[in-house]
Amino acid sequence: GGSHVRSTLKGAESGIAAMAACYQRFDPASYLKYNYTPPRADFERKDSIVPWKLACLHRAFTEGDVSGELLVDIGSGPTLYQVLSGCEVFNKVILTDFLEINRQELRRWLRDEGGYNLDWTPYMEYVCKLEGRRYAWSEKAAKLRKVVKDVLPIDVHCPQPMAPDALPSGGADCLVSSFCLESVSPDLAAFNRALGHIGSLLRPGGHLLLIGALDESYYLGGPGVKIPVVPLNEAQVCASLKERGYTLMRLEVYTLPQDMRVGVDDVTGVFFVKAKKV
Ligand SMILES: Nc1ncnc2c1ncn2[C@@H]1O[C@@H](CSCCNC[C@@H]2Cc3ccc([N+](=O)[O-])cc3CN2)[C@@H](O)[C@H]1O
Repeated sequence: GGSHVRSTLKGAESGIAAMAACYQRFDPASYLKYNYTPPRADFERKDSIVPWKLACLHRAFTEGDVSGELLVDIGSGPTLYQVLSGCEVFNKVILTDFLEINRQELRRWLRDEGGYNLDWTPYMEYVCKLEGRRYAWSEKAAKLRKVVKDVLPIDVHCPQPMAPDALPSGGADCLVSSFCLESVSPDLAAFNRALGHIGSLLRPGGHLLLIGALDESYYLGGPGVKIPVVPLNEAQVCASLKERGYTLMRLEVYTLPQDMRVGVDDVTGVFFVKAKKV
C-alpha cells in the first residue's frame, strides 16, 4: 500500500542525500592522482587500466556504427579521457558533472588556462597513436577545445538529469559514462533508476558507452574521504541494461592485476559496455 511505497521512496531519498553529502568532500586533485597516474595510467604497460579503457573507447567510436551530431559525457568528473576518441566522430560534445569544482577543473583545461591537476598529454598522444596519427597530440588538444561546447550540471537521480533546454529536443546521439552511476548510487535500485534517467537524454537508436567498476564497495574521493559504491557484477549490469531498454552489443571485462590494487578502492574488475537504445 501507499505507506510502504512512501517509506521506500523516503529510504531512497535519504540514501541519495547521504551520497550528495559525501560528494561535498570530493577532491579532484587527489582523485586524479589516485586513478589517473601510474600504475593505473601507465602507457608503457600493456596491462595498465587506462590504456585498456582508451582502446575500448577508440574501437567503439571508430567501428562505423556510431555517428551523429551530439555526444554527452555523463558524470565527467575532473577527467577528459572519456571523449578523446569521440571528439573525432561528433562535432558537438557536452561534458557534465554534479560538482562545480569538477566543472571548473574541466573548464580550466578547455580554456587553456594552465594550473592543471593532471597532464593530459600522454593520454592524447596514446589516442593519436591508436588513430595512427603519431605526435599529433597538439592537434587532439585543439580538436577537443573546438568540439566541447559546454560543461553542464547533472544529477542522474533526477528523472530529468539535466536542465530542460540543455540538449536539443531529440536528445543526444550518443552517451558515454565512466565510473559514475555505481559510484553515486546507494543501492542497485538507485543504479537501475539512474540508468533509466540518463536513457531519457539519448535518442532512440543512439548508443551508450558505459564504463564501470565491478565489485567495488568504496573508493577514496580524497584523503580519508571514503565514498560508498554499490557493488555490481556483470549479470546485474546486463540485467539493468535490458530492463532499461538497451540492447547490449559488447561487454568487455578487465581484471585488475594485483599491483593495480593500490588501496584507493576495492575494485576487482572494470566493465566496458557498448549498448544501443531500442
Ligand atoms: N547525483 C549525481 N549525478 C551525476 N554525477 C554525480 C552525482 N553525484 C556525484 N556525481 C559525480 O560523479 C563522480 C564521478 S567520479 C566517481 C568515481 N568512481 C569510482 C572510482 C573511479 C575509478 C577510476 C579508475 C579505476 N581503475 O580501476 O582504473 C577504478 C575506479 C573506481 N573508483 C564525481 O565526478 C561526482 O561529482
